[in-house]
Amino acid sequence: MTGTPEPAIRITELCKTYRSKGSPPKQALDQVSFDVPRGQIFGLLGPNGAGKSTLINILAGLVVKSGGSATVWGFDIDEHPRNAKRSIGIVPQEILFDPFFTPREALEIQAGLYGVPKPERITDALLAAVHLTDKANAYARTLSGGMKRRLLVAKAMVHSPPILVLDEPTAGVDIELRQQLWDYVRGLNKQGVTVVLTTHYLEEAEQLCDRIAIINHGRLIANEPTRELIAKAQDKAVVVEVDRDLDGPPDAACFERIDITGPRTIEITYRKDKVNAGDVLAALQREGLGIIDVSTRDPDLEDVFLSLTREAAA
Ligand SMILES: Nc1ncnc2c1ncn2[C@@H]1O[C@H](COP(=O)(O)OP(=O)(O)OP(=O)(O)O)[C@@H](O)[C@H]1O
Repeated sequence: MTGTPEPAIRITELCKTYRSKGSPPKQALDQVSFDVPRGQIFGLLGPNGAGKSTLINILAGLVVKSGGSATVWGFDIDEHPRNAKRSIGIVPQEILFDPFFTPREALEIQAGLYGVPKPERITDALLAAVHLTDKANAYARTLSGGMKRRLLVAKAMVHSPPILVLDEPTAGVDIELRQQLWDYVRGLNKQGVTVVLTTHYLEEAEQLCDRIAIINHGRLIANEPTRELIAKAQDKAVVVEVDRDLDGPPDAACFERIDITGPRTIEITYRKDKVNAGDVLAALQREGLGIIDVSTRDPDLEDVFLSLTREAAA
């Protein structure tokens, strides 16, 4: 047996309360603990205002935590802040650049800030990887939104960190560019880079992430391999076509929700830990409805996310 390898990121009882004059204190993170295993694509999800950016900004050294601890690639962010910072590349949510620098200059300056010696710089390779070679010498202000985002990803990688963190990297980026960005991120991950991303696109997280943590109102409410998280969803839906027009929803207390989706079709949501599809059909038959066709819909990450955040709010 080999010991568990050190995680890429370890967060222990992390707390953050924002205090500003004239407004009540705002607790953005409340005792959050989780590990990001090495080599994974890890999703950090949560509704607006859940505390995701706060957590990432603490790791980046941009926000000072109120309590708890964090290590990045084994380096404690308080005891070894320089090593912790060198181990992580962060793609921020906001697009901020000096509009007068070209992508090549922006990458060179960033590499300089990290102390990467000139012969070790990978500017051309990064420009090629994010499909910006032909814009290498254009002013940043002339780049499209998608190009600027890709330049931000390249900037985060100038010092070849073992961890790349992307905070909502595809907000406002069209589908084709999103796909390109994800291809690049997947490629980096294949080369061994651990990736952490926050996204509002649950489908994207479902496709990309090995593991997902969900935070809500500053608290961790899930942290599991993506497949296990989705398997936990208890709501399942069955769509039934019946043999006559429906004048109202059938009376069946064992269902979570009944939606009449057409004159002769109903979508019934049930909890698969309480009833099964056979019970649903039997209940309809007891109502005197003949069944013409049946299809089921499997739960996805969105169902899990909604039910977990609903439960946490209750
Ligand atoms: N500088 C600040 N001062 C006071 N409150 C803040 C500050 N920054 C964030 N907050 C509050 O802390 C909470 C968490 O914000 P945070 O930006 O971390 O959430 P988020 O999950 O990243 O949301 P979003 O996806 O909308 O960016 C929110 O209620 C927010 O209003």
